[in-house]
Amino acid sequence: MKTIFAILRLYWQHYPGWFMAGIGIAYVTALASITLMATAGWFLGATALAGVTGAVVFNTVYPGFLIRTAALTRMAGKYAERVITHDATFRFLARLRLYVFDGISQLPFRRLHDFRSGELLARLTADIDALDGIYLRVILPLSTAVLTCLALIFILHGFNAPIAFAAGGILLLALIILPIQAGKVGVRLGRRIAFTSEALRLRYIDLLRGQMELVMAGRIGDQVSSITKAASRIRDLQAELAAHDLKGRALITLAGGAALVVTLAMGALAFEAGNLSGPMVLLAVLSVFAMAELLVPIRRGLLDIGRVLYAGQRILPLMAEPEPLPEPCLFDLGPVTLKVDDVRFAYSKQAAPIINDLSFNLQSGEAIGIIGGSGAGKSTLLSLVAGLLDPQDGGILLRYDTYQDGRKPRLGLLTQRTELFRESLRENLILGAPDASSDELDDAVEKAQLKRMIERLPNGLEQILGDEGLGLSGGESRRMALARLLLYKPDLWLLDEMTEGLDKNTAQAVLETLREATKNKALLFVTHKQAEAELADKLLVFEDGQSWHIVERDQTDEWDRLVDGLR
Ligand SMILES: Nc1ncnc2c1ncn2[C@@H]1O[C@H](COP(=O)(O)OP(=O)(O)OP(=O)(O)O)[C@@H](O)[C@H]1O
Repeated sequence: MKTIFAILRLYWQHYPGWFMAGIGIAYVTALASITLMATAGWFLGATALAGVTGAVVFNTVYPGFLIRTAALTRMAGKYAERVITHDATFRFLARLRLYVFDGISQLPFRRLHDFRSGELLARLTADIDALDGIYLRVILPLSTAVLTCLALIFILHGFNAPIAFAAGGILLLALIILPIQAGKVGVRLGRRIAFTSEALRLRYIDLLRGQMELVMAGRIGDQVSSITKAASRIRDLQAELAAHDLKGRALITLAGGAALVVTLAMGALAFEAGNLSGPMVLLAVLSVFAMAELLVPIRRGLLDIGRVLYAGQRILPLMAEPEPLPEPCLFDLGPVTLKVDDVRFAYSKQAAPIINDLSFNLQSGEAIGIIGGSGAGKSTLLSLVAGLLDPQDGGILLRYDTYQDGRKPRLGLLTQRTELFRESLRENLILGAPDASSDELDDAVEKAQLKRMIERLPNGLEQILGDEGLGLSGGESRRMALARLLLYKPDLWLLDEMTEGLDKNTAQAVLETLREATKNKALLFVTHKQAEAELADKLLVFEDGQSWHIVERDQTDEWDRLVDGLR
């Protein structure tokens, strides 16, 4: 219930007018349907009776007018209701999508990594789409039916109170029992269907992504059978839902039928007693019949409620008011660009720390190379400095840049994995420097050793890349990232194995470029290579067991021993 209210509150906050207008128009349309049916019934009965009794004077003007007005109102109302409610709902969903996207983009980097591939996309697409059901398929038909039923009781009460209360009571009772029954089933089954559909989607993604590995390991059959299992579970659940749907239909038919029988029986008695004319009995019967029709759409919407709730529960936490971002922690550190102060970090509370009591300073114009065994925590340290991870203890301080109006020093991070977008090479390159001139762009391309590769492409810099940079080799992708950094001009360079995957000559040229570009800047880099270590003024050595020490260039023996140990 909390989820439903939270979503409705959001809807109401943004489109209160449309929200009420939709219900108002649906209500008027429902009343017009009942009026049309009831008046037509009364009119047919009354004209037949006039024919039988040979009445000479019979007023056809008012009933005719009422029938035409009701028919036109019903037609126009149905159209307006669809347009207004759907338009407002789609606008609401579009806005919701932005909020959810905002929420996702504010999530800490570590939380983002907890989501499996495709999960966030499902939140933004299928989950949000499912929310249209709450207003369109539950609130709208339910509130219209309740309001119309009350109006019917009120109007029938004017002609014959016992019929109004008996027939109206049965219909109102159905309006209470039906949502409870269908809602209960809907929540249970809808949730399971949504949950299993999610599992199916993720298994499909794994199958497509890991197709080659699964084939090589001879496990593709297992993956396919787990997909088939999930698909047949969904089919079973849907069959169960359809069976409940039938039960619901039976309940509605029963309630409508009971209300009709009661109206007919009580109408006949009232007719016998001379309290109600024949045409009025017909009017009562047909208006109850038309009212019973309004119960039908409620059932379907409520059976869907589980899916809607599941979707709502998954996206509402993502829209929680983002915590205000902390003010950038900038300090007057004198010539020091980066101060790492007694930092301790572990990936989880239970895990042993990867980085323990680490302290060092990095000055502008200085380069520190981080070396150590695989898994020692080198890349983790770069992520901590870049602000992608938070230390559990200690601090990472950045200097105000006194030359640049007290702004935060620009951080440039080159990770082992390059993010490239399905855009042109140019768009990918100017990501961090949208105002770069074409001379600057050419210069960066040349310095990153990309010129020859780009000249070979039919569209040069305008060549569109495939998903995730498809169309470039691993080494070319990394050089694209490097060119991007050259254009961005960071004050603090954070590089993770900068020449990995490059041939010797290209690696040498890239190192020269980096030496030049980082000359008066601060450089912190992870390396396993002797050639890269040449850039360093100091080495930060990560040893097993989370200990570390710093070696200066003038500690020649130790320095040579360490560098010789590299590739
Ligand atoms: N997101 C994560 N969650 C949990 N543990 C992680 C995560 N990322 C890395 N680790 C673990 O932290 C340790 C340090 O990883 P890190 O990538 O920093 O090592 P590294 O020194 O850069 O290794 P390499 O030289 O192989 O790149 C490893 O044991 C790794 O398994």
